[in-house]
This record gives sequence, C-alpha cells and structure tokens, in this order.
Amino acid sequence: MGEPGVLTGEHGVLAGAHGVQTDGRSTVTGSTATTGSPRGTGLRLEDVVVEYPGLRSAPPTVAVAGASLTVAPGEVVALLGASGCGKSSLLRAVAGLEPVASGHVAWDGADMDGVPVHERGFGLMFQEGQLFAHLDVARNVEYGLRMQRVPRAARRARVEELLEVVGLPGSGRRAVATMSGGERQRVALARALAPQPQLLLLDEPLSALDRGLRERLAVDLRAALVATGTTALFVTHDHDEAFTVADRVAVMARGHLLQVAAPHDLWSAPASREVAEFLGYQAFLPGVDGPRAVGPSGLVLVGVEGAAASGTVVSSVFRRGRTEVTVDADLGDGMRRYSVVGTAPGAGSTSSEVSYAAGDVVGIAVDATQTVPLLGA
Ligand SMILES: Nc1ncnc2c1ncn2[C@@H]1O[C@H](COP(=O)(O)OP(=O)(O)OP(=O)(O)O)[C@@H](O)[C@H]1O
Repeated sequence: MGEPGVLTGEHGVLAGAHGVQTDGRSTVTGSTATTGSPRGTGLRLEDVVVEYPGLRSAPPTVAVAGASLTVAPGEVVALLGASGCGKSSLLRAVAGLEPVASGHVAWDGADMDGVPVHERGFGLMFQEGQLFAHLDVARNVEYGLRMQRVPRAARRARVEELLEVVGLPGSGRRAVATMSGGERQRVALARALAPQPQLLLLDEPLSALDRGLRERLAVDLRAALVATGTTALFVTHDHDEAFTVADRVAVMARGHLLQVAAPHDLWSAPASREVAEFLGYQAFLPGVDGPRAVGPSGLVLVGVEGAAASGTVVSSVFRRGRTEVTVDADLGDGMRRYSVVGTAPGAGSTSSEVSYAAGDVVGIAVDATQTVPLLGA
C-alpha cells in the first residue's frame, strides 16, 4: 500500500496528527479532522455483561463477564483471545447488535443503552468485507456517503483519497468481482472509513486471507487507521495481527479482559501466568528476584553433562537455520513439553549435530535474555 501520505483538502492534514512515532504508534491524545469527534472521551465500557439465553431451562451462556475498557479518540485497541472467549460478543454489544445484560457502553460520555445500531455513528467491518458484487469499487466505497447525501464532487474526492490510503489509487472503475481477496478487503476498509465513523469496529477483518497477505495487510491497516485518525476497536485471534495493528492490546479469556496494555508492555510485563502462557511464554521458573517467564526461544540445548536440567526428545525439526526440539522434561512448573532451540550450525557441522532422535536425552539451559519477570500469579 505504501506510504499513506498526508490527506489534504476538506479533511485537513491527517498523517501524524497524534504526535506519533515513526510506526504511527501514538500517545493517542490527539485528534484529527476525519474522526467525527475531534475532542471527547471516546469509548468507555463499564462492567459490560453479554449473555445468550440458554435452551429450555438451561442457564444463560455468559459470553462477556464484566468487561471494562476505554478507547481514547484516535486510538486503536485490539481484543485478542482464543476462539469462544467472547471478543465478538463484546464487539457486537458495542455496535448495538447484542443487548448488554448489565453494565454500560458510552461514547463521549453518552450512554449508548437503547441507541439503535444505525444511530450510534459507528462503522462496522467484518471478515468477508461484504462488498456489493454488482457495483464497482467507487460505488462500493461511496455507499455510506450517498446514504449521508454527501454531494457528488465531495464523494468523488473522498473516494479517491481513500483509495490512495488503502493502496488502490485510481481503481474506482474496477469491478469488485475481478479483484483478489486482499484487494477486496482494502476496498471494504475504504468503504468503512469513507463516512468517517466516530468509531470503527472490525471483526477479524483479515482472517479470510492467507498468512503472507494477512501480515502485509495488517501493516497497511494500521497505516490507514493512523492516517485517517480513526478510533478503532479490532477483534482478532491472531497475536501478530493484534501487535501490528493496535496501540493497545486487550487480552481476553473466558469473558474477562485479563490485561490491557501497549504491545511492548504486554510482552515485557505479562500480568499473570495465564496471560504469559497465552502470549507464548513456555516455562515459568524461579529467578533471583522472583518468578520469571521464559519466552519461546528462551530454552537452549546444551550438553547433558553439567546441565541444570535435562529431558527426553519427543521430536525435532530444523527450520530457519536452527534446530527446534520438543522436549519432555520436568522443570517444576507443570508444563512438561518445551520447545528447546539449538544454535545455528557452524560451517562444517554434520547433520547429526543438528538433528535429534526421539528418545535422545538432552541438556537444557535458560537464556536469561529471553525471560521476563512474572508479575502476578
Ligand atoms: N448467538 C449465540 N447464542 C448462544 N451462545 C452464543 C451465541 N454467540 C456466541 N455464543 C457463545 O458465547 C461465547 C462467546 O462467543 P463469541 O463468538 O463472542 O467468542 P469469540 O471469542 O468471538 O469466538 P470466535 O473467535 O470463535 O468468533 C461462546 O461460548 C459462544 O458459544
């Protein structure tokens, strides 16, 4: 998609409007000309509970069990969690598509309780984009603007600007049926951004795409949200996507928000073992100053002799220039299975030095640089 650039004209100068760092990760205190509400307090969720009625006399399913969260104007927050944790239910409750059993959803201090979906001024974007197949790109993108009765010339200018922002400049006349999945998602994003929603809600917008495309589009999605100053709440089960797109990531499990923090803070200071495990920390060992979580590359293969710990090889793969061995071991944290990495083989090393057979006994050491303190239990 390239550089989202600076939008000018009726929408003002937008890029960097948050006093952002080079990747656009911002302090989110600023405001921009494209968001509906340049000032204000943004989205506030207070103890939100979402329930689905049980069948016959069964108790209701509590999908969201009291979630509190704020999204500041211009901020992008990801709801990250495993399938079934309640993230879509929470997003739908914000949109007004699902009733809130208790608690509050407020925008700029105004309670949204009872406000119908179309009167909230929120934009929605879903997995498949849901474009109108019989309309060309420009007609799709300007759809919301027509609904708002924006005059034709302003609509055209806005469409052009947004196609630029999503990396499809000049493609307004293309038929959406001739576009790839990734291009369609870009069009869907432009369409969602066009009416300048005060809040954009995105439910797994990239998950229908293949991995490589998803990674590229995640970067572009962030760039587009930052360039347009859009406040966004974004649902995903993909860690990399959440870390790439969001200013802050809210980790969700069993209907609860376990921790809400900026990507780096989340990774370097997981609030609990549950969060750390979810992020991919694989071992939990005592350290000098208390317990430490060991990252995905934090256990290293060493000779058995003199090693602090040892285990039995379950399987071994050689990829990205190093050996990764799944080892069965008892490190005292109840995990049992660990991924232990070898160093890159030097010139002249033999295949037997980089491959391990099931049943081999190997030594395990901890690379202290790949550990972080574990704050909570
Ligand atoms: N319409 C519904 N009726 C009854 N139960 C529902 C309904 N929708 C969701 N649930 C249940 O609520 C819980 C949360 O579902 P939700 O779709 O919010 O999770 P999710 O984290 O978005 O999952 P996924 O990533 O698989 O979409 C799950 O236990 C699910 O089975």
